[in-house]
Amino acid sequence: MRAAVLGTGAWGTTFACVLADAGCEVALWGRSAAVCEQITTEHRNTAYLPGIELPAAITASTDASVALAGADLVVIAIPSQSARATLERLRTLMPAGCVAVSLMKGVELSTDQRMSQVVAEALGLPADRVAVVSGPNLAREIAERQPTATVVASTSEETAQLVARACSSAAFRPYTNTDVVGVELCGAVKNVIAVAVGIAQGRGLGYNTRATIITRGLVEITRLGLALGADAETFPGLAGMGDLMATCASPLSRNHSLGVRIGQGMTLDEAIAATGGTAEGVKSSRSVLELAESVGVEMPITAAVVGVLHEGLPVADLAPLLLARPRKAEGV
Ligand SMILES: NC(=O)c1ccc[n+]([C@@H]2O[C@H](COP(=O)([O-])OP(=O)(O)OC[C@H]3O[C@@H](n4cnc5c(N)ncnc54)[C@H](O)[C@@H]3O)[C@@H](O)[C@H]2O)c1
Ligand SMILES: O=P(O)(O)OC[C@H](O)CO
Repeated sequence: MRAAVLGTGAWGTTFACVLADAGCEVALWGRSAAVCEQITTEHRNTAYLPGIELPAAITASTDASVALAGADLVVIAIPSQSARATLERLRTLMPAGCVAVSLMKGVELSTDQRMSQVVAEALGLPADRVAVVSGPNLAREIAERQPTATVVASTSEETAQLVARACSSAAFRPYTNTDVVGVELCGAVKNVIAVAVGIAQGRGLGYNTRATIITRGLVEITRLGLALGADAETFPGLAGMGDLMATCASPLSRNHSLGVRIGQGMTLDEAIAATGGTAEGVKSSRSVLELAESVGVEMPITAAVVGVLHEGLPVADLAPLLLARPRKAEGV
């Protein structure tokens, strides 16, 4: 199978390794000529994955027509908010019959759409030719070939199976799911919850507080997902609880690290600059909250993150605000 991966950042490059390990022929497309040159000739991407040796067969080009030629799979690993414009530009280069695979974990700001919806619209593909990959998948650990599982979701079981076969290797185990709504919402909202956990950690709060935010965060994710038609079984799974645990605990997570910096007193701009890479939760916090409001779902942790990141709510007010909410029974 031939795969084109759009995006030479941390996850695009790592997923290219996953696909190559699984036996695919892989070509990356990226914006930086220097990064593409280094991937192709030195088999490294020092800007995003320092110290990792990439499979020699992986090539990269700034010319999308080169990467996309003959691709069976078109894998998309760029920031969510750039996806639509980028894909619309590349639409005419898409090989006939290809399956598009979104690795992105965000919700579009202007439309509140999930990434598979954006991909399908921008490329003019039916939903059953689009898949998403989401799970506890910190790029660096996967690039080191640490054992990891993930979820490949598509409305078509056949498409999910195809993509799962293409990325299955000794160190990477995909499970399939047809609940695209649930899997994508889990991936996008866990980033927002990880920012909240990071803020608490940055303020010196301990494990009780963090466990409280993670657990109630999963309740928020579940509540939104169920309101939007997701399957309840998705939320305790790899894309839900699994990814929430990895992202909220790991210093490798950009969303978590950004939250820590905000909790320690940095401004949002300072935290973005110090963290580097794509922290999707910053922008998606807003679109997730809008999506929740559109279906009448309460998401107090997400609202508090929006307050701190975008509306000038002092971090010191975050905990008192959440704790002052009316008492209620536990549950979704
Ligand atoms: N890094 C991870 O561990 C990880 C794991 C799972 C999912 N994801 C998701 O994958 C997506 C990409 O994340 P990443 O870690 O690779 O980010 P990154 O910041 O490491 O890399 C982003 C890449 O996209 C490129 N890019 C930025 N704007 C672009 C544009 N307008 N057009 C084309 N290319 C553009 C950048 O040059 C860079 O190569 C995000 O949605 C993220 O949530 C990341
Ligand atoms: O670095 P983050 O915060 O974007 O998290 C990376 C992955 O989504 C973890 O599964």
